[in-house]
Amino acid sequence: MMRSFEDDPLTRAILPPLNESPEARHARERAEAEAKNISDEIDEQIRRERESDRRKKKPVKLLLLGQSESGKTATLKNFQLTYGHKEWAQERSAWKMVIFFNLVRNVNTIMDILAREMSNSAHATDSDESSDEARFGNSPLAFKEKHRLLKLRLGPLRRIQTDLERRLGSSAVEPVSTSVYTAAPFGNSTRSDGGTLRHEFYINSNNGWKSALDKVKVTMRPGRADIASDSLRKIRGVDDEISEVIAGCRDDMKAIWEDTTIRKMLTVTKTKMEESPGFFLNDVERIAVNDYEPTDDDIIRARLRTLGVQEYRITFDHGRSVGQEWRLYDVGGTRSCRAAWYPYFEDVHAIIFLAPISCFDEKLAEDRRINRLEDSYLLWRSVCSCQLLARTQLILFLNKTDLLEKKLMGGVRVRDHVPSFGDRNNDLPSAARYFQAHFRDILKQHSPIQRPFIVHLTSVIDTRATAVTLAAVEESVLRHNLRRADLM
Ligand SMILES: Nc1nc2c(ncn2[C@@H]2O[C@H](COP(=O)(O)OP(=O)(O)OP(=O)(O)O)[C@@H](O)[C@H]2O)c(=O)[nH]1
Ligand SMILES: [Mg+2]
Repeated sequence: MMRSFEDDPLTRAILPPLNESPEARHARERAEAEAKNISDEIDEQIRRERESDRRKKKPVKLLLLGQSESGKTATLKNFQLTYGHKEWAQERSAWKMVIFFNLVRNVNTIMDILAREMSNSAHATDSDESSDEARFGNSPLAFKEKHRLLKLRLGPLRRIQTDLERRLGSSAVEPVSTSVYTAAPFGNSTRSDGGTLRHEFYINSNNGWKSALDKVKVTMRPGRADIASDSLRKIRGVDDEISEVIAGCRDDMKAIWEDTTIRKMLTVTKTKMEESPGFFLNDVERIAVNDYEPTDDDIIRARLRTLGVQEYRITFDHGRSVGQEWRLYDVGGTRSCRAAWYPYFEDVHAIIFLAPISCFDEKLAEDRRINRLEDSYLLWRSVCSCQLLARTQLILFLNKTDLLEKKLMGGVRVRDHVPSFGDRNNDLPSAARYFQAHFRDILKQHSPIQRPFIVHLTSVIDTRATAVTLAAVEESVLRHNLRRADLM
């Protein structure tokens, strides 16, 4: 049997009374319209709040790519310094051990060369004096007793380097060689069942600079109950000893860096200490003291290589995305690390690609046959042509412009290494323009669909200038994703 609407008690309750007067009807309709307006307004408010919550919660995902030593981690540190200052300050003291490690490694590199050259020169003097003259031209390296003594007195730094390597783990060791012979070994990383590889396979939390730093941080925090106090005491004892030995070697470290014979030796052996990552010999006086506290610049310049992929979360403390979380993925850049990048391409909003353009005359550390600029071009081409990234915003940092300028001013000629550079002026603006045009051509030719060429000339160790660049990056990432109606 069919039931009429009037049978429903609820419907009956809200039906207008049968004997309603025209005035009463009018008043009721007005009240109903008003109630509907209020209800619509509430709905709209809820929608807006939900939308804003969604916007707040949805993190911006940014991937940092580029070859090893291109400045990815240094860029990440700039993000942290600029937008997540609280955490940055908390990590400050943990960086001390990394900076000590970098400094000690600088000194030991010189000591290795000194030992070799002293033995060569002694040998040459014994057997054939003229070959020694020929080798060092008109300025033979005149090693004296003081060099032997310096070598002896700085001997303890070898053990300190070993202790620090143990403390920091595999990130402290730079790569020797690789069995990967392509620039971008990530083109076909799909599983045999057709699915893509998951992130979890690749987040390797037991290595990389972040974990190395965490390890140091944990043992530095006062009153850690979860570490057996004996082992904590032991670790802190080692740290104190490291600081003492380094402070004790302060004058001798200064002496070797200021010694003219040693400087000459470095020139003759073509050792460019100042260009090596984590160079701190100009700051010995300030750093090699017991109560040393790293400055912002020291931390940016400190070097620990990245292994695997490290996720870093920063809730922006100011700027357009204040309160919003940004997830930055910092990857290891050596060729053997690159296969691990691919799974991160899937849902990333933007990529900052770092190409160190000062490296036009250098070879990859992991494969001495490959020119570093050439490797950056190949890698950039693979990123531009990757189908999965067709709609991802690409932001190019032509980095290490400070080193490029120094190199060119020092007389290194671009055309000797890049013949197509031709007769252009051998200065920073011309070289940067030339390299930039090449990167632009690659993007235009190899992108599956048209995309803008966004480029910044950077020196990411300059924290002030980089803060300005990062504000531009923030703006363009948000604008791009607004268009994609993805983040906003
Ligand atoms: N002078 C100069 N040094 C830079 C610049 N950018 C980075 N560096 C230094 O170069 C070294 C290597 O930089 P990282 O940021 O560790 O390089 P990365 O790309 O993370 O390298 P991997 O972790 O091995 O992939 C560090 O000591 C940085 O401080 C720059 O623009 N100018
Ligand atoms: Mg790194």
